[in-house]
Amino acid sequence: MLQPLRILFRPKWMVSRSSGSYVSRMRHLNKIKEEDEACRAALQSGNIFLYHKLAPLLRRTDSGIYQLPALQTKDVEEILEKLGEDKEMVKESILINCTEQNEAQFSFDVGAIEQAAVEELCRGTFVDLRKAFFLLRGSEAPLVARGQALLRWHQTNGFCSSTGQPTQRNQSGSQRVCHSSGITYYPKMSPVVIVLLSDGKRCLLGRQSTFPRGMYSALAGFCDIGETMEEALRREIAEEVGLEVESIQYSGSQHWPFPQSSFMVACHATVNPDKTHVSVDKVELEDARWFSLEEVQEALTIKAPPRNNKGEPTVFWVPPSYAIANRLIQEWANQQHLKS
Ligand SMILES: NC(=O)C1=CN([C@@H]2O[C@H](COP(=O)(O)OP(=O)(O)OC[C@H]3O[C@@H](n4cnc5c(N)ncnc54)[C@H](OP(=O)(O)O)[C@@H]3O)[C@@H](O)[C@H]2O)C=CC1
Ligand SMILES: [Mg+2]
Repeated sequence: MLQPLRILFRPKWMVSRSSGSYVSRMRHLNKIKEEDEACRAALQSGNIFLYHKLAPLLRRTDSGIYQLPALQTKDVEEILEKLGEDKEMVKESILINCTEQNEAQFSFDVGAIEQAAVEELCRGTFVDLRKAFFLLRGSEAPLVARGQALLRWHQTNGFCSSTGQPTQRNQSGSQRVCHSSGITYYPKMSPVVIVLLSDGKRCLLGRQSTFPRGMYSALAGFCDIGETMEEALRREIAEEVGLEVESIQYSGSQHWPFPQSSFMVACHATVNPDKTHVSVDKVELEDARWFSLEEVQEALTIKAPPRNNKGEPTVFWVPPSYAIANRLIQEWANQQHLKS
C-alpha cells in the first residue's frame, strides 16, 4: 500500500513573495516562456498541475469543494521515484501561466504511469475535463483548460508536417521546432464566432443532435480562412438558420477546449423583426427557434435539469455559466428586462 506524500499541497501562507504589478508579471512570464534557463529555474519553485491522459487531478476538500492541487517539483519528483520512474521526467512540464506572486504554473501529464497509484499518493482523482469544468470555481476552470490544451497540442505535434521529422520543444513548451526544415510551430486555436440573435423581443437558440436532450445554445461556427469575424457571423447565421443579420455587437471571448482548442468570439446580433422566418439547416442543427424572455429566464435558473428515468433532461435548459453562450443569454435577458 502506497503512503500518501506528506507535503503535497502548499498552503497559502507558504507563498512569501509579494505580488507585483501586472506589467512586471507579464514580463516575468514572457522571460520564462522565451528563455530555457529562466524556465528551468522557475520550474524549481513553481506549481505543477497533474493530468492523466489529459484528465486533470482534482482534490475534494473536507467541506466537499473541489480544488486543483498545486504540487511542487520536489513533490512530483518524489511521486515519480516512488513509482519507479525517472524523476527527470518532471522537466517535461509545460508552462501555463504565473500567479500574482510571480510563481510559474505548469501542467504535466503522467499518462504513462498507473492512474490509481498516482491518485493514491496525491489523495486526489483524475477527472474528465468536462466534469472538472463543472466542479471547479473561478479562475481554476480556465487555467485547467489551458493546461490541457497545451499538453494536447504537444502530444499531437511531435512531427513536422513538412519533413515528417520529429519536432523539439523549448523548455517552456511555448513552441516546437523542426531543426531539419527550420519551421517553428506554435500552439493553435481555431477562431469561432458565437452569436445570440435577437428580433427585439425574442432570441434565437439552436441545438445539435449531439447536445444533451433539451439543451439549446447560441449559434456558433468556425471562421473560414480569410474571413473577418463579422463575415463569418453573417455567413453562419445565413447557412444555419436562413436569416440575414442587421447589426452586430461584440460581447467577449473565451478559450474553449472542447473538442480541440477554439477561440470563441461572442457577439449579440439583430435581425429585422419583420424577417424572422427560420429555415434550419438540418445537417448542422437538429432544431433552432425563437424563445421568449420568460422562457429564457426560466432556463437560466436551472442549475441541473430534472431528468427522466433514463437520465435524460426533461425541460428546456441552456449551457452552464462557464460557457460563453450562457453569458450571452444572460446579457440578453438583462437587457430585455431593462427595456420592459
Ligand atoms: N463555449 C460555448 O459557449 C460554446 C462553444 N461551442 C463550440 O463552438 C465550436 C463550433 O461550433 P459548431 O456549431 O460545431 O461549428 P460549425 O457550425 O462551424 O460546424 C461544425 C462543423 O465544422 C467542421 N469543423 C470542425 N472543426 C473545424 C475547424 N477547426 N475549422 C473549420 N471547420 C471545422 C466540422 O466538420 P466535420 O465534423 O465534418 O469535420 C463540423 O461539422 C464547437 O467546438 C463547439 O464546442 C458551441 C456552442 C457554445
Ligand atoms: Mg454551428
